Amino acid sequence: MNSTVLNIKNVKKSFKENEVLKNVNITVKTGSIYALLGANGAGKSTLLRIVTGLLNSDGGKVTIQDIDVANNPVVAQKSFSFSSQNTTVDGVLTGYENLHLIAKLRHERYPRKIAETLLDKFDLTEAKNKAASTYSGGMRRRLDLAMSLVGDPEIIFLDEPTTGLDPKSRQELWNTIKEMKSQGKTIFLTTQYLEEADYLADQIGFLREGEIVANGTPDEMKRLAGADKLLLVFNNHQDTERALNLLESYSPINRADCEISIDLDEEIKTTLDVLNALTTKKIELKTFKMITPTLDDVFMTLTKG
Ligand SMILES: Nc1ncnc2c1ncn2[C@@H]1O[C@H](COP(=O)(O)OP(=O)(O)OP(=O)(O)O)[C@@H](O)[C@H]1O
Repeated sequence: MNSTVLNIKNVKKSFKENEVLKNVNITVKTGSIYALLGANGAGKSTLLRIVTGLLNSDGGKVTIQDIDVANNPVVAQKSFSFSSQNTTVDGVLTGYENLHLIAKLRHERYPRKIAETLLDKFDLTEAKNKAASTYSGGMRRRLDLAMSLVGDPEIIFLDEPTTGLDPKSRQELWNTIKEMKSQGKTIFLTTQYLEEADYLADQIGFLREGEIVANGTPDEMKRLAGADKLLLVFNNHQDTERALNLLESYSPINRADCEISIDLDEEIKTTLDVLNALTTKKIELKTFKMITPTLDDVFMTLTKG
């Protein structure tokens, strides 16, 4: 399915003279993962609060499954859940009780069954009768995600879901998020981690100075940081100089001591031609490698200035 589930159009928001969101436009396809990237204070949480009907915007429109969130918050809220940065988990209650309570609040017919099923699905059955305050950070986040699935929402909003988690717990949570997608859910998450957006997202938006300044797939975003490069490392300055002259037609860049990089447009052909040319002229390489721009490079490019 490829229909639009979420449409954010010309959304604006200021706090007094602080114009946080100037004009935000985003569309999200059903069954996809959208990652909203932005630096600290870029306005990611503010946007999420507007999109989920917790905060009024100063202009623009948000529709979820064609329902206007501002005009019909109660109807719209039936189709999504929202996990904010402050998890909704109650530490005094057990994992089971947390889920049971949410299921009852959502007027589910079989709250016990839902709690048990979700505990099992999120690998929390063993800890189900322990107070959530005794859970590790990763377990709390998993419980929080489990709670966000009560009521079988179409779209799940996650505000910085892995902030503060250790690498193992982060990987586990990423797996869980991917699994949610494979079950047909749409996920909209905010993150400061480029690696996270790269790993999870089908579509990424960069929020900067109140606007989405770039939008695309992880690969499209990486291309914004320039072409792949071939990095050549030589044993000495003499070889480096000879190589710079020999490869002049490739516009080589002398990046560092004894290091040259070349932009690769037709990757394999260029690489082979360059290596052949060096071999023919007996210019010895210490090592070489291909460098692909990362999302970090894009982030640095887009947040400059
Ligand atoms: N209720 C509020 N009253 C006044 N200013 C606010 C309010 N909420 C947010 N802001 C301001 O709006 C700006 C964006 O904040 P927001 O929390 O949306 O950013 P963020 O991108 O989510 O940042 P972080 O990654 O640090 O959570 C900040 O300058 C913040 O101080």
